[in-house]
Amino acid sequence: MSSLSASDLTAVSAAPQDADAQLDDDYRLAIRIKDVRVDYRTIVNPRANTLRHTVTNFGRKSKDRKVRMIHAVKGVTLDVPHGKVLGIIGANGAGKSTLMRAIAGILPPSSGEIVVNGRISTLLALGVGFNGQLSGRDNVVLGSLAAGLTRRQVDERFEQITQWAELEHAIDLPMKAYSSGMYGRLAFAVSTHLEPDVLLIDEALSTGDAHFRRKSYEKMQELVGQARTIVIVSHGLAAIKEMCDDCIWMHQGEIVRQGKPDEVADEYLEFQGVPRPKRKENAEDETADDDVDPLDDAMSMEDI
Ligand SMILES: Nc1ncnc2c1ncn2[C@@H]1O[C@H](COP(=O)(O)OP(=O)(O)OP(=O)(O)O)[C@@H](O)[C@H]1O
Repeated sequence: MSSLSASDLTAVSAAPQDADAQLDDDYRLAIRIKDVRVDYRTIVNPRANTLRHTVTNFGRKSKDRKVRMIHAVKGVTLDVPHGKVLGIIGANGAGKSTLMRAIAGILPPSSGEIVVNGRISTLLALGVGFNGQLSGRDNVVLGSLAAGLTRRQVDERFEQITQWAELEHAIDLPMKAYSSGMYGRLAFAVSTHLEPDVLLIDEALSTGDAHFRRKSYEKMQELVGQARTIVIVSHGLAAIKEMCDDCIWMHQGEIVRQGKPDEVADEYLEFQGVPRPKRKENAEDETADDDVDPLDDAMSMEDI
């Protein structure tokens, strides 16, 4: 991967707007993010990073403790109109998941403002919100009620959710007995069957076996067809290109590019030192871009 200096990439920023324009936008937009910063406060103690030190100093407060602020998201401004599918790409540690957690309301921004218009459903980390001690059944019911569904709606959707996840046989087991793939399947099924206005998905397409990855991808396309607003974080660039209307590339907490998924993803690949995939002009070439399976991990940055 090439190293990046501030002059190589400039953060994308939004123009200021007046109060009327803001009201229009509030109506038109599903998500409005205005100059959002998210900082993590961590305690660093270089000498304490050994087992010996931890054991011998157990219960004592170390004098070497230092507070370090990690600026994970640095002044991001972004609008997502209703019915659009936004992809977020970027290297490990770029701030993608942090931004998603802030949009979901799990992590309050250190400064700035986030407004989400509509019912939000999240599929962020596997099983966030699930309780391992409870059965799959109880988790589906509680998760759906917590998301704002009525008891009647939950009853109506319960069968669909368990059937989609193909977990009827395991639905009464405590979820701590589930494999990570089963966990992911149920999490995906719940979040996508809640009929959210805004769906946030962080790397969910990479969970499960090949059958479920395909099924998840098709479910997402169904939601895209229903004009739901979706934000997807993924290292699978082919899926981003296939599904998204718009794409942002985050780097070190900032948005450095925003635009058509094809163009932003190719530029990102090039920056990472990976050759651009061949484009359609080369239609006779079997390796042309359009022939790439959107679920093919060959396009995943995890492999780079
Ligand atoms: N709980 C935390 N406490 C302290 N720092 C954190 C925490 N979570 C993330 N960070 C830091 O915030 C920065 C952004 O992390 P984040 O997980 O948002 O990146 P990401 O783009 O989602 O990365 P990846 O592609 O690896 O998932 C990183 O420097 C990371 O070390």
